[in-house]
Amino acid sequence: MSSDDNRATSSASAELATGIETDTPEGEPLVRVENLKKYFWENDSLLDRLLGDEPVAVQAVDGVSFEIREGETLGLVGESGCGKSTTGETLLRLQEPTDGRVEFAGTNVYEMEGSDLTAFRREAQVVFQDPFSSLDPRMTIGDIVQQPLDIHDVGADEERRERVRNLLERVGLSVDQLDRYPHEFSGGQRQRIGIARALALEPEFLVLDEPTSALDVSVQAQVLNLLEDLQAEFDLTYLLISHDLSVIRHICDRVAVMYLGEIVEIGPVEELFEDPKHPYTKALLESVPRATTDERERDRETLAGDVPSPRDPPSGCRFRTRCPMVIPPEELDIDQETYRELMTVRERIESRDISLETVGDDDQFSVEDGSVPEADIPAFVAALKRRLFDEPLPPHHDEIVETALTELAASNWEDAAAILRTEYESVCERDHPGLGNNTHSVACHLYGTAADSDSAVDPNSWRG
Ligand SMILES: Nc1ncnc2c1ncn2[C@@H]1O[C@H](COP(=O)(O)OP(=O)(O)OP(=O)(O)O)[C@@H](O)[C@H]1O
Repeated sequence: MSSDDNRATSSASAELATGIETDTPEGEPLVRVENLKKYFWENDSLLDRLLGDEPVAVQAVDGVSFEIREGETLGLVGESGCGKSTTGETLLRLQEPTDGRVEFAGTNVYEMEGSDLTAFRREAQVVFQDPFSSLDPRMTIGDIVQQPLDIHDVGADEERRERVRNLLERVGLSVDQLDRYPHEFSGGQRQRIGIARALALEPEFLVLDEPTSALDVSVQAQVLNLLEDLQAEFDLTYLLISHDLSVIRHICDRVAVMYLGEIVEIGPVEELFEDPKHPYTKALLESVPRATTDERERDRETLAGDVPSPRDPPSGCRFRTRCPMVIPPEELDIDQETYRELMTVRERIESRDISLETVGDDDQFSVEDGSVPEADIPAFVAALKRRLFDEPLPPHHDEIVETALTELAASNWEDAAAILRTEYESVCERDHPGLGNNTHSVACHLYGTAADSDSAVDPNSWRG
């Protein structure tokens, strides 16, 4: 686009000024999110209540706090289902929060009413992942981009059309295409239409929810570059939601890493990529697809296990059920890998996720009424141990595990779990680690409490 065109867009913008000035108090962030929570309730219908089913909370977002300064891009990254989109939608007030506070230019978003709320709806816009489903297939792209101006009654008819033409050109589309329909465009072009629509009201702040995930790799970089150019030109502030670390690194100033509804690490993007602290961040960075088979093996190890359900998240640190660095009790002499294995076995016993009937070869052991006959117990315990542990355990731990598995042979699941819990309980399951508010903060017991950013435990001191 030529500089003349740029000027044309800017002057059209000036003519159509919406009259809203976000007057962010000096030194204040544009967006401040404090302890934001969003729970979805299941089993909450009248029928469920009549049937006596208890409502269950899906804790999609569970106490996230962060700030975004004017002109900055904050990335929100994490595996699918960790609460990224819900965070974005709730802070835009597209969803009602369960708890917490969001300030936009110093004003509480959830207390806005009337003209304040209308102004916020203009200033804060969203670009969604799937440009096809977010564009009405029956509307021409001219009408789609103009729709926000019509809804907010901004400018006269011809002024609106002029602004639409300028916007389409600015995002790299031709004015000749104004009367075409979304299906006539490629994925990348459709995303450009979505961006033009989001910019129609001259917003200050955009939530970009996976803006390039649905696009071919070759087109992704073009759309990201466009977003960067637009940010510089229109002084935009971005919250960029993505599960793709390369997208985050390309465009963000800072990044917040989410796991199961919480932020576990936040910091400047280069620092976080070069010196990740949280074991989850490290695992995410290491699980980027690799070329060689050896390295692929390593990937599988780094992020093993399923993400627990947000309906019943683990106590303490939510990542501890998958964490390769879960912290053993201080006095315990054990290497890290063995401790991880023991914790996983205990978790499987706690959730009764071991099939006793299939222990041994070809129905070797009969499990009657849930119990193994007395005479078979030693062989049963030995077979179960072989199944659960890769390597023989050191003698002291072997003894403890045998006692626990002997309880299992009699179907005493709770006693078996209690034996292992007494011996192996970790600070990671007892205490919830806080995030703190340093420039680079991490919510992990390896790095001490939130107030004390110095490492309280040397991560290498007990690694095997
Ligand atoms: N309307 C809803 N009702 C019930 N649960 C929901 C609802 N919306 C989201 N969830 C749940 O909340 C959790 C967080 O979802 P969310 O879409 O915010 O995650 P995400 O990190 O954006 O994932 P993705 O990248 O797959 O979109 C998930 O477990 C999801 O199933």
